[in-house]
Amino acid sequence: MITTEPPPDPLRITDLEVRFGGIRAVQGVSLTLRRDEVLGLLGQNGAGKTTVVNCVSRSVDASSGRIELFGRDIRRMKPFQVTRAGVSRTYQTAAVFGALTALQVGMLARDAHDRRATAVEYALRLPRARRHERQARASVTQALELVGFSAPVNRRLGELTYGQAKLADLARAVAGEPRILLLDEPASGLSVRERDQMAEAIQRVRRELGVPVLIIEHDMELMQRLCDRTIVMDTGRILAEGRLDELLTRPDVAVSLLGVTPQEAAG
Ligand SMILES: Nc1ncnc2c1ncn2[C@@H]1O[C@H](COP(=O)(O)OP(=O)(O)OP(=O)(O)O)[C@@H](O)[C@H]1O
Repeated sequence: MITTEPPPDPLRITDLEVRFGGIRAVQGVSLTLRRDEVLGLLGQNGAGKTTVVNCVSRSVDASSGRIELFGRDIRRMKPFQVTRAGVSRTYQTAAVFGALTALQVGMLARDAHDRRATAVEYALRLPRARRHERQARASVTQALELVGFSAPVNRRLGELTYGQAKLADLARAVAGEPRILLLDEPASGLSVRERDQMAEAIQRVRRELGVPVLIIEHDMELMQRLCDRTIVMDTGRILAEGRLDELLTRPDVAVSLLGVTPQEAAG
């Protein structure tokens, strides 16, 4: 009888440990991001959520554990190699790219994704480089349209409203044609209206690209709206995992996230 192996999960983290000097920021974290899901990562400030994402995008080194992207161990890869392997992320603060325009940050993502001409061809603006640049610009414009970016594409992100700057950052992540998307607090600092625009943008990206998404966010309404499954972290460890509405009825989760039990919150 022929047995076929199930395809590897987009992201599988096993027994991840991260120490910063004496701080154990992440302790024995194992999680799987499945195909076709939005997985939420919740937890108080300092719970270790961003550190987990930073390990996947390779801006932080794990002390031990395994991180596999579609079955491939990425722990020794450089950040640009994981980007090429299909990991795209956004940042908590849109100020990271404040000096660049929406078009320029998108072009950066395309550049990291594929360079089809040599540096000399780009410098001399030879036909192959110009053609590639035209294609890249079209992909970035498409990504900006998809997320509903409505400001001028040639204005610096630092001069835009926070909502538009964060949409531009999402478009940058999308323009790199990711196989998985990591979103670090996409709604932080946004007004309610901007937060709703961000939620719609993420839903459109999911529909159009079909990529799995790992999202860190403190905004419960956004998490309820977007997540198929949620993991709650507390002081570096996983405290609970499941559907967010069910998790919030658990006293330990409610105390960890909100500081009160569900009964106290209701009364
Ligand atoms: N580069 C670093 N050097 C030293 N300690 C760090 C570093 N990055 C994170 N930490 C510490 O690791 C712990 C986890 O931080 P992390 O940023 O992952 O938490 P978080 O859950 O993402 O919090 P937030 O919701 O505030 O972003 C915290 O105690 C933090 O101070």
